[in-house]
Amino acid sequence: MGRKPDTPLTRLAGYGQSIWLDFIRRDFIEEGRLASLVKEDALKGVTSNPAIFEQAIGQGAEYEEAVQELLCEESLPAGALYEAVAVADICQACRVLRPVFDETSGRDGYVSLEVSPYLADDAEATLHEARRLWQRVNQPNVMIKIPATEAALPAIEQAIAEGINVNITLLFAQSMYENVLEAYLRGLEARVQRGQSIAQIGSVASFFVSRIDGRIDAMIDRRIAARDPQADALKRLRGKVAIANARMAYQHYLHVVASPRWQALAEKGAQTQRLLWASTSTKDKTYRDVLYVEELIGEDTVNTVPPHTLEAFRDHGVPQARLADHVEQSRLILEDADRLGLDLPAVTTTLLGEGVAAFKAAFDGLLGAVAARREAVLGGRLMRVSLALSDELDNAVVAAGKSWTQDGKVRRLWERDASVWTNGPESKWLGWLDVVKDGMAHINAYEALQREVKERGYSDVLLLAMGGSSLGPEVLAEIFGQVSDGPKLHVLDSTDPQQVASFAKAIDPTKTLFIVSSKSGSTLEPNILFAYFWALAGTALGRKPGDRFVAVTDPGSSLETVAQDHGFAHIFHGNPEIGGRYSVLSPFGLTPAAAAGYDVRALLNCTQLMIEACDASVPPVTNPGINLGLALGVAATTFRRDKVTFVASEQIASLGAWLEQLLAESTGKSGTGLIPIDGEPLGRPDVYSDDRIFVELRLGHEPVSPGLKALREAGHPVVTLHLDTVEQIVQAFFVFEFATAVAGSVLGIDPFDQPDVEFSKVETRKLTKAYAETGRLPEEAPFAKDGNLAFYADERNHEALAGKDAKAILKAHFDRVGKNDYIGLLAYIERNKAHIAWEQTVRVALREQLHVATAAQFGPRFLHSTGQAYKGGPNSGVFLQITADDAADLSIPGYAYSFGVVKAAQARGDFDVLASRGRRALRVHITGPLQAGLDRLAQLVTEILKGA
Ligand SMILES: O=P(O)(O)OC[C@H]1O[C@](O)(CO)[C@@H](O)[C@@H]1O
Ligand SMILES: O=C[C@H](O)[C@H](O)COP(=O)(O)O
Repeated sequence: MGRKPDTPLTRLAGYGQSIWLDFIRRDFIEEGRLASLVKEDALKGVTSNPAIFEQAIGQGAEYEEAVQELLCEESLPAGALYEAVAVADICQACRVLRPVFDETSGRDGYVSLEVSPYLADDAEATLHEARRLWQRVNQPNVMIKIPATEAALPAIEQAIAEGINVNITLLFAQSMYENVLEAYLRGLEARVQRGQSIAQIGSVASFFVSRIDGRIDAMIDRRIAARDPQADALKRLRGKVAIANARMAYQHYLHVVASPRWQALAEKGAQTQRLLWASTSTKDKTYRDVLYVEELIGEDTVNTVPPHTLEAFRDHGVPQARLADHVEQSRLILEDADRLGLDLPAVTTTLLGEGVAAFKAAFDGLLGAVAARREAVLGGRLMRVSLALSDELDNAVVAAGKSWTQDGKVRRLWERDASVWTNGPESKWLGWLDVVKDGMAHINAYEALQREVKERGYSDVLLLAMGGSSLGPEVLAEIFGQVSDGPKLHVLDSTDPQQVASFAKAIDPTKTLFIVSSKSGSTLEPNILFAYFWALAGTALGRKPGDRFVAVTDPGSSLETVAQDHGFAHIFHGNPEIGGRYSVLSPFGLTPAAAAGYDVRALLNCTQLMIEACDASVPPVTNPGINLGLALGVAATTFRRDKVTFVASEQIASLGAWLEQLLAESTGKSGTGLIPIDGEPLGRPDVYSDDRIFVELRLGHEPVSPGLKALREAGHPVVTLHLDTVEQIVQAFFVFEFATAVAGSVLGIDPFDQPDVEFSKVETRKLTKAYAETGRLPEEAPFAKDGNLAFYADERNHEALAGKDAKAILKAHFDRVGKNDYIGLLAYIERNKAHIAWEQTVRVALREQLHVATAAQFGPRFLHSTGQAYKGGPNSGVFLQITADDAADLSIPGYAYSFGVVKAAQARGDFDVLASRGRRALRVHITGPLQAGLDRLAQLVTEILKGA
């Protein structure tokens, strides 16, 4: 390698010590500065750690370009991007150091890359990561750095046994060093036993120095300041303990390498595991800046130093073999420290814990920096989430993020670890984390369906489904509309006879593709809707219409059998590990999307960017899904702001209905939960109580409403989802699914079940069965009647509502609304423009006067959406159920009951469950013309609110 200049640095080799550099950065390698240190200063190795990469990647402009280049090739999450750039740097450095490695026959010339500090307590994961990095770098002179925790010892031993070069880092205690050296020996011995070579294995034990003085000196200073009677003796130990500790570790090394056990290994070509002095830059500026180099020079050791210490030593270091000297003195120093109550074992334990924590924090900073660079490169291709919270809420969210980091919860969530939630069946319901991979695996089927729809010239696609199987496709239909030359996508999720009839009228049954969609296959509504439209299409076509029907259902469901028996054109299978409300990006959303002519491939690619933004590698502060979920969860639990109120740009406002189900059905249980409030027009700050958190769904750059600014100023938390394009709706789907899972964890519930929904279904079944048997629904009597309004309630609610006329009853009901309650209007009537407008008028009037949140729903649709929270969530809802005589009923071919009967049974069934859960509920039934009844009801509400 040529002759080196004679400097203190180059002279170190003469004392048997190799100097390594504790630094890496791309420009430093590319500009030849590393090579020049090798050439001029006899530099023999490089170490890196998460803090070093954090500084490099966080600050070096060259990394922005690197990230950009990588993202041009493929879409990657922050962790993968970091690893790609880090591995590239390590490989480059390995190439620069390779001549040293060859010249020293593998004694020097190493470059170290550290495993994720998050794995420090998990031997299996550490080993897996060590193997992975070893294979990925694939250079003989790379060393994989593993922190010296108790848990990692088996991983160290096994990695050595597998022939991986290992740098054991974060060593502070001699006892741990002894264990590490033992692990090294055992690893080598295992190889010998298997007849494998041990000559090519390099390993160092990174013993940390200055951090020990930092801690001990601070203890000394505190005691001196407190006029400790031992002040003089303590003072003498300042700056001495760390070096004494290192020197004693070296004695252990000498002892072991002199042992017959080692000699046996050495004869087989083993290299000693050298002590590498780490943490050797001086932290106390009153000390000599080369203190921890000069005092630890000795045979067969390494010292890794940052650039400024390297330069200082080159400039004025005084090399001399001092490591093996003063053994007795070192022993005495340690004895004195012990006698004076400076508890070194406790200090080293603390330092190990802090060291791991600091590397975790650095790793977080590093990944956060990469995530930010990724976001900058992606620019408008990635939807953004921003939070405008009060300081208090913000601090609580940040604290929750820290505890998620601490507990590795983001990683555990991705690992599908049920302990993130209730240790229940949650891990079986996380298939939605893989939706893009799954979707892409079936992309040909979606594209074939799309071609078929086009070729057959369908004018309409009618989806028959409920809840998770209908709400997502409805959002897509509303947002993307009808593509040119494509069919119109209709979504029918009602049993209201008028509504069914309206849909039947809106399509041409001879030119319609029908999609029957139900995960379970056993949901009543899609089944009866299928029966109805099968007959309709059959009549219109004059034959069996199987070729016009497609089923989407989970494998093995009863719907699958029906579809097979009826000769459906296609059956698309759902993933049983994805619950209904998390299924929009699975076949339940993608099949209707494909049929409607939407670009499924582009939608999946767009989703992937958000999946990666929420990746396990992205720390909470930069992870949109975690941030959003923690904000919602913490706002609800700690600040009782559980009314999640959506305010949306018009073009994407339909997302609210999907969000309602996701949030309510996922979290509204066990008496807790988030209560979604969708479609409530924005009001002045004074109409809101302090139970709200606003979620702005913003398309483009302008805020949805100036009113939001006033709300923010009034102290209400506002979370904004910024979408640059409507296509990013798919990113909103995913980020909200992820956030809901996170909020569920904060709430301490299982966000994937819907325990209370079933009860209404059971009650409904009882009623329809009774109808089938007797030809009528069981008798029920109103507790009051006033003109065209009749009132029903269970005994408890009836008692609370004793009144002689409609106005008195309604007044008594609304009088029960207290602060931070919400009102739910649950109307079992056709969901059309006029009726939506009616509900809007009434809810706004109630909100303006009573200052409570309002939900405006249509049955039976909401039963598969917010119904879970109304029954199982907090008992803060006051419900007005509205039913009416049907102007005309529709029979269902093959069933003993009609749509009207089903709807009535559903309303009664749900009311019974609401009542049994102690909810404040009242049913008002409109007889005669519906509009007249609605008008009267609205008039009465207005009068009550005016106090007239
Ligand atoms: O797709 P399926 O099984 O018909 O279910 C529809 C909806 O019914 C529920 O199971 C309960 O209402 C929802 O969770 C689900 O989205
Ligand atoms: O491997 C090297 C260590 O990570 C490094 O020397 C730590 O040094 P510090 O204590 O100065 O952070």
